[in-house]
Amino acid sequence: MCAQIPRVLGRIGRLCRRTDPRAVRLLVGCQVVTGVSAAVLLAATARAMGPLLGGGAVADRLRGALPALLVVALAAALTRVSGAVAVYAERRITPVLTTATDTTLVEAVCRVEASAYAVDGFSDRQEAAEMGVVRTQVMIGDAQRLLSALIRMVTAGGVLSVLDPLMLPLLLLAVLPAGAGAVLTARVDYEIHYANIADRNIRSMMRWWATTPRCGDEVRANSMTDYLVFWYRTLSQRCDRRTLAAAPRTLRISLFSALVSGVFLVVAWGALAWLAASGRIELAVAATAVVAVQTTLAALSQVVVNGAAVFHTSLYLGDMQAFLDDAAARAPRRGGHVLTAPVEEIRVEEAVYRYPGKERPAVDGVSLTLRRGEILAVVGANGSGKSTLTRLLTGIHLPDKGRVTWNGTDLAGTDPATVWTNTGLVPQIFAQWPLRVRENITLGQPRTHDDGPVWEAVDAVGLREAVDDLPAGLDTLLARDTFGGTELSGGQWQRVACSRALYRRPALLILDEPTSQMDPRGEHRIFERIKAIAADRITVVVTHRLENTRIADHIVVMEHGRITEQGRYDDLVHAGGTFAELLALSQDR
Ligand SMILES: Nc1ncnc2c1ncn2[C@@H]1O[C@H](COP(=O)(O)OP(=O)(O)OP(=O)(O)O)[C@@H](O)[C@H]1O
Repeated sequence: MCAQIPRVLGRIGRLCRRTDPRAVRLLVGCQVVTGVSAAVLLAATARAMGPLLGGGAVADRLRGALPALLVVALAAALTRVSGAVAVYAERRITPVLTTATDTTLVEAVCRVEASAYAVDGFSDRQEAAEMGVVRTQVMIGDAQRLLSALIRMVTAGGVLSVLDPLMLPLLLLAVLPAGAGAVLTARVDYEIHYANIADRNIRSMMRWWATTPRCGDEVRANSMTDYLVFWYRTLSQRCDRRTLAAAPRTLRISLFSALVSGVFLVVAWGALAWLAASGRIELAVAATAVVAVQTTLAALSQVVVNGAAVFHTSLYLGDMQAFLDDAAARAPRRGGHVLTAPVEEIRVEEAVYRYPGKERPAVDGVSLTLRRGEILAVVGANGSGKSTLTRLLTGIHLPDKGRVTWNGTDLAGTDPATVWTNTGLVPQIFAQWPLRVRENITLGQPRTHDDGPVWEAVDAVGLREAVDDLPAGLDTLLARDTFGGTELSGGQWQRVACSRALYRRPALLILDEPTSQMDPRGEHRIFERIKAIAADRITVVVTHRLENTRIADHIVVMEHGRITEQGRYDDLVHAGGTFAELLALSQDR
């Protein structure tokens, strides 16, 4: 711990300096004042002890000690004032630093390659890193208290060793066992925290699923409550068991360190009494030594408490830094080629993609060419790799083998942001943003004050009537779970997701099961719209409703990550292959 603390303090100092250099200077100034006041206070106390413990009338003794006592009062007042100013400086830095750290973490997670989410332990490490952010809120306060206690301890210890060199080692011995005990306890706490991370992760996920109104109907009508509560309780109890199992260890550590430091403290007091009784030190010096001992002890226990807290924080900061380094290593490194519209052609060449930890590739040697103005339909059984193919087309994932090119340029060498300004995606599981209707449509695009294009996108999906019926039209907040706004139906939400993609007027429009929740009128309208705007872009539709593939210029059938059939609707219907079989099954009622 001792070896780590200067490094941690240095790191905290650098973070603070970057955040608010003036507040840091103020903080350092306060520490200097604290140290000087502590030294002056003890020196003046020693000076006051002479007259106070000397002979003569009490009034004379007090008068003799008065100047030194005034200095003592002044030094004590100065210590309090510098303490208050230090708290002010700390409160100026903490919120800014916490926000900066928190934002860095959120941005790091948002910017990693999407494949990182599938890497084992990534979310656990993210959870551990979140603790680093939480600890940032107390970190500066702890560091500041540690430093001021250290300064007071060093000055008091210095004065004490001037009075009698033997006292300092005795004092250190009295408090060091308590320090070691606190560090060992902090280590145990951290071990428990780490052992519980995975369970706590699952537990908070379960908490969300069990309590969100979004799943409330399903949870009740499928009698899931008992099961969810059972597992929630079981996971909590598993965490509790680990915590409780550590309690005897921490008790042993605390008892042992208290016992050892108690013995050393008795020795220290005994030594002081013996030195005074045997006349080896003056009574005034012994009395000052008592004050110095108390000051040093108070400061030392503050050093121990805050040192342990800083050490504890350093472990979480270490996790946070390790996660940020890992996230930085997983950030896209694709070269800086800038993609410009129009996108005339997208080619997939022998692309293979396997999710981390999976044995078989989700996409296995697919080749395709898509040209502007064409509609491609992708069909196939569940898990055949259709959505993964769309992720390769958009550059969300890069193929492990083969390549995907836009206008002849490999996406592996292209700045992904310039690719994604040209894409519009309606994924199977789309987000229902707790925002206003307008922001739900324009999210991801520059802010606009012109509602014309927004209404155009609303009309394109046949949502105008529903939006007009909302209490505040486009301004209606769709966040019933959070802020008590309005709720849309499943199909209406899906229309919002489609209008969001259409509003972007993208060069590549991908719709993955875009109409699965829509009524036939809505579905018809969407596919009419897709046809109407197809000339300007490349359109990809993933669907299980094979009738919808009639609008496509080209259909590919996927099985086990490969394209096993392709052609136009009429060709495939009569080809006697998988497409014809799936179509026949969909009509067999
Ligand atoms: N994020 C992921 N992490 C790990 N494996 C994944 C992930 N997404 C998909 N897979 C796996 O990749 C394979 C292909 O999945 P994909 O979602 O591409 O299929 P799909 O054809 O779109 O299926 P569906 O018709 O059910 O939507 C499946 O075996 C699936 O388990």
